[in-house]
Amino acid sequence: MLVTVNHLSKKYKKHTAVHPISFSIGKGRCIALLGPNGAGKTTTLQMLAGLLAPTAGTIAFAGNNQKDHRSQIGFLPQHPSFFNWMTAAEFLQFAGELSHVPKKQLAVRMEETLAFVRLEDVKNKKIGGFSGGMKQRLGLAQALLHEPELLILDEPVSALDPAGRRDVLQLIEQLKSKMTILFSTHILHDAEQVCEDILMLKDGNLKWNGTLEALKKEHDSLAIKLQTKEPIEDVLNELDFIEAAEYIDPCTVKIRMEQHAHSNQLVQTLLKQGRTLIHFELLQDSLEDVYMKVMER
Ligand SMILES: Nc1ncnc2c1ncn2[C@@H]1O[C@H](COP(=O)(O)OP(=O)(O)OP(=O)(O)O)[C@@H](O)[C@H]1O
Repeated sequence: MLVTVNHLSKKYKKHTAVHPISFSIGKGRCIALLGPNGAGKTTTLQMLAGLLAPTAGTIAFAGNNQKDHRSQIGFLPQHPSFFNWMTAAEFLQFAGELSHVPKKQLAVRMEETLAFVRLEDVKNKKIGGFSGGMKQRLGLAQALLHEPELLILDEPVSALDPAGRRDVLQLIEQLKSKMTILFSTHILHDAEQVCEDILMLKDGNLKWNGTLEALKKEHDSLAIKLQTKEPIEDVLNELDFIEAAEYIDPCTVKIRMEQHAHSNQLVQTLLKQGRTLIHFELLQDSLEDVYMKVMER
């Protein structure tokens, strides 16, 4: 494990934003932090990044006995602020000095990072003239400059247009083989595309901590979609393992069952009753379906 979080909590005066939560982050994993507005995502990420002191609990980095682990982390805040009068290169120089990148390495790291985020051609242009997408890529460059082990991104794509969002997601995808990545998002489709692990917060409590695959398996709804040539309601009404049937038309239906094993029995019964099967489909829950179930639980 790269990071082990134990009973971490945060109180802002009387309000508890994060109740004691415990989880670990595996080295090389890509993790999405999900949860509704006010769930405590930013607070948790800021504590992990060493920018906010926890009220209680510990954050331990593998192989680091020191309390300050900020050098191992790159952080892109939800609303990064830039000095608009600086050029991209000047900003990175400033960020590199702040994060103690050795002088000799800084020039090389700046070139590499600017090339990676595709800003090398505009490195001497003032940030004030940059688009939202360019600013976000510059923010990412700032977070990557000191080659962190853990990259933390707080809603990295939420303010971007579709092209900017695709750009940043592609960069995250490329970084996955090089470092551990934790990012918060409200866009479940992005989490599903990019991440293998999911953390879910609600009201400051951890509702899920595990792989995306296990999350989907645990909340599998055992649903199928059927289409027959003849109406089938009369047949389905006789089958007691069917939990719910939602008719699209008399011959097309979405069915929820107790167990997948029952689908064979269902098909056999339909054929025996002289119905002609046109379409049979196992319906897979999307992360959005599963998210709603976990949050409503
Ligand atoms: N500095 C602060 N002082 C007091 N309360 C705060 C402070 N920062 C956050 N909170 C409260 O703590 C709770 C968690 O906030 P947080 O920003 O961590 O949630 P979030 O999950 O990141 O939300 P969002 O998705 O809207 O960004 C909220 O109820 C918020 O109002």
